[in-house]
Amino acid sequence: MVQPTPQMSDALHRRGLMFILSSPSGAGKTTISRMLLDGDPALRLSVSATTRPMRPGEVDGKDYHFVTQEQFDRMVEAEQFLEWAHVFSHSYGTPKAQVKAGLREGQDFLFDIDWQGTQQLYQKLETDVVRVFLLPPSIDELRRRLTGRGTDSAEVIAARMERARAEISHWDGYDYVVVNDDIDECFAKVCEILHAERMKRARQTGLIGFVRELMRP
Ligand SMILES: Nc1ncnc2c1ncn2[C@@H]1O[C@H](COP(=O)(O)OP(=O)(O)OP(=O)(O)O)[C@@H](O)[C@H]1O
Ligand SMILES: Nc1nc2c(ncn2[C@@H]2O[C@H](COP(=O)(O)O)[C@@H](O)[C@H]2O)c(=O)[nH]1
Repeated sequence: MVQPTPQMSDALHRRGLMFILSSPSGAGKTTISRMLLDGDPALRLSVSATTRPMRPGEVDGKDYHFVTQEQFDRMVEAEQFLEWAHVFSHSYGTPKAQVKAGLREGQDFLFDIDWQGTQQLYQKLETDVVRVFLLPPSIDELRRRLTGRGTDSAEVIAARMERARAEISHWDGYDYVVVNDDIDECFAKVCEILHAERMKRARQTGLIGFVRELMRP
């Protein structure tokens, strides 16, 4: 069998990136996340641990690792989280193990986390992080989406609406802000951001050597 000739460009590698989607509850980040994951096998969801109850249709280990408060506290104690926060009276955290090794191997991760987690990840791993904030087209539409989803009680919806303005106030801690009005348009914009970020010079390892080779007289 004929072996392919090694190319100089074979030495080019890319470190994985951490693609973060945040928004007020109900603006659509889970929907956009699912579309991204369905269409992009190179992207992997960072599955968070949470103490909140499972919603209908959610799968343990796929949507979240559903844990008790005691289990969560033990994970905090053992420093097993890259970041964690209290959101809507429950605890949520990003397990460290899968992400750190994956990034080194060029694996891209998607994070559906809030602004507190975003700040923590940015402080720790700034150059790997891409921060995208989704906004709803209006507050009334946000309420309609939360109600229409049909997964939360009236009290839970009221609490999430109450927090929406506070969540939105963190919009300027993000690299990109996208309004999720038409879902397909929003998805297309988020895809463009991801594709462009993957090509950033700073993420390419081996590029200096490759360019030097190209420039050799
Ligand atoms: N562009 C859109 N137009 C109409 N409905 C939408 C749009 N985007 C999402 N939705 C719907 O709005 C509801 C809330 O969306 P989703 O669950 O993705 O929000 P979320 O930001 O992940 O909320 P949470 O933070 O509570 O998990 C869902 O029923 C979803 O189908
Ligand atoms: N800081 C973190 N926030 C997280 C994490 N996982 C999810 N979240 C955020 O919590 C709220 C509520 O989520 P829901 O699934 O209960 O509706 C939402 O803003 C998520 O983005 C995490 O690991 N860390």
